[in-house]
Amino acid sequence: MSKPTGIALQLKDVSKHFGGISAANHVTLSLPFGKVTGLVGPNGAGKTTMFNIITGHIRPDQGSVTHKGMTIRSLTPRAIALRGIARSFQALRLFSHMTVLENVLTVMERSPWSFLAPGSDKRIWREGAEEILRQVGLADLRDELAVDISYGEQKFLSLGRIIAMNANVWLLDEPGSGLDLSSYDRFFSVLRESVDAGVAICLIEHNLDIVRGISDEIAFLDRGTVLDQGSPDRILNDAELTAIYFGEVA
Ligand SMILES: Nc1ncnc2c1ncn2[C@@H]1O[C@H](COP(=O)(O)OP(=O)(O)OP(=O)(O)O)[C@@H](O)[C@H]1O
Repeated sequence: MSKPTGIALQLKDVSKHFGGISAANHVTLSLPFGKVTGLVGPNGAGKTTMFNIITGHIRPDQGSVTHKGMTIRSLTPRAIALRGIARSFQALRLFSHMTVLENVLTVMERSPWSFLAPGSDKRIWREGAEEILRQVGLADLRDELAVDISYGEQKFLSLGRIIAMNANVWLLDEPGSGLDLSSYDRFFSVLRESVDAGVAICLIEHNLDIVRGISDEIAFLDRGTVLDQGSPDRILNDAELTAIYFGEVA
């Protein structure tokens, strides 16, 4: 399969109000294929709302949302997921009493691509799932119950489940939280492999060291507005933005 290039997702002039609160305020944002875009901003800035708008769980009041150039704004969440837009949550949502291998297999069996494997022959999915477990370093734990592995290993399993979705856009909510330092590098190098293969990743991250380390671009949000989008060095060295981030300005 050829590597996707260009813009994966584009939001243009998107607004969403909840009563008097402006959760998205004329947001224009693009997520390129083959890049990690970090969404950074103080609590309540509108990061989760942005994810919900992209996945179709919240309908914007105005603006356009396009995926690979096609408008998705009025599609259902299921139809959006079927286009290859996957989301992970802070809560890992694993099947705790299934094995590590089964946790990945169930995702593959439900994926939009499951029709590629004949129902009677699960060997193809199984081989695919085992390959993913090797990729995330869990091959030796394949027969353990998810509940019995460490939290760090569960994070890698959660990552394996995202890989199994075979999505082209990944929306990740604090993917590295709770990982010890030695696991970060491995976790992010697995993410990088997928990005290098062309996936567009957008992640919400509160730890600025993590976001600096993993992101190619950062979009800084405050009160529903994208105040700036650019390189991690430029955004995170901007005194005004960091003051907003740490609540040092009104
Ligand atoms: N369903 C909703 N109903 C009412 N207000 C909402 C709703 N969803 C979000 N909001 C409000 O919209 C604003 C943006 O919220 P959002 O959760 O998107 O921010 P966030 O940047 O993800 O915050 P955090 O970092 O704390 O998770 C907040 O003021 C929030 O209270």
